[in-house]
Amino acid sequence: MIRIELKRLPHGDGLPLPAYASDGAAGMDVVAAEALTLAPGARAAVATGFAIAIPHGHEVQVRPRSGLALKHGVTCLNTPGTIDSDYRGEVKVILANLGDEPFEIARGDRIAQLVPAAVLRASLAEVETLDDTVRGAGGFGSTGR
Ligand SMILES: O=c1ccn([C@H]2C[C@H](O)[C@@H](COP(=O)(O)OP(=O)(O)OP(=O)(O)O)O2)c(=O)[nH]1
Ligand SMILES: [Mg+2]
Repeated sequence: MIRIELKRLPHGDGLPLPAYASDGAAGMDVVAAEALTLAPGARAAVATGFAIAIPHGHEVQVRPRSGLALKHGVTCLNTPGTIDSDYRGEVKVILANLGDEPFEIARGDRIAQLVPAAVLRASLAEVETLDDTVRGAGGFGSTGR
């Protein structure tokens, strides 16, 4: 459990805060703070009505809901979206409609889920040669189907 501070923005008034839908849920469902219609092929940054302060060393991932993806072709375009620990702006959900029908979102609809995660940072060491491996440069299906 980490503690994430959340500030409700004026247009988030009256909305449910992100919440776990079941005891074992990995993600907190987040609702739209605005109504909109996503035409087929369209994308939008959907308001959530809140900003957060994530403890240093952590991030929050914005992930799609599988039901919206399977039933309507609606997903987070940049999945998993990254909320940086130093970001203080409004959390937005970048939704894309990959389906064939317009998708209507009402204010208060659950549109995505938030998953906090620990972040490992790295320092890069530039070298002239990398160690040999059996795989070498093979990738992108090199081991077969
Ligand atoms: O789904 C998302 C993804 C990002 N953000 C916000 C929080 C994040 O900290 C910031 C920057 O995101 P990212 O680093 O993915 O985007 P960028 O294109 O690299 O923008 P920047 O140059 O501001 O880092 O935008 C969201 O609200 N929702
Ligand atoms: Mg960035």
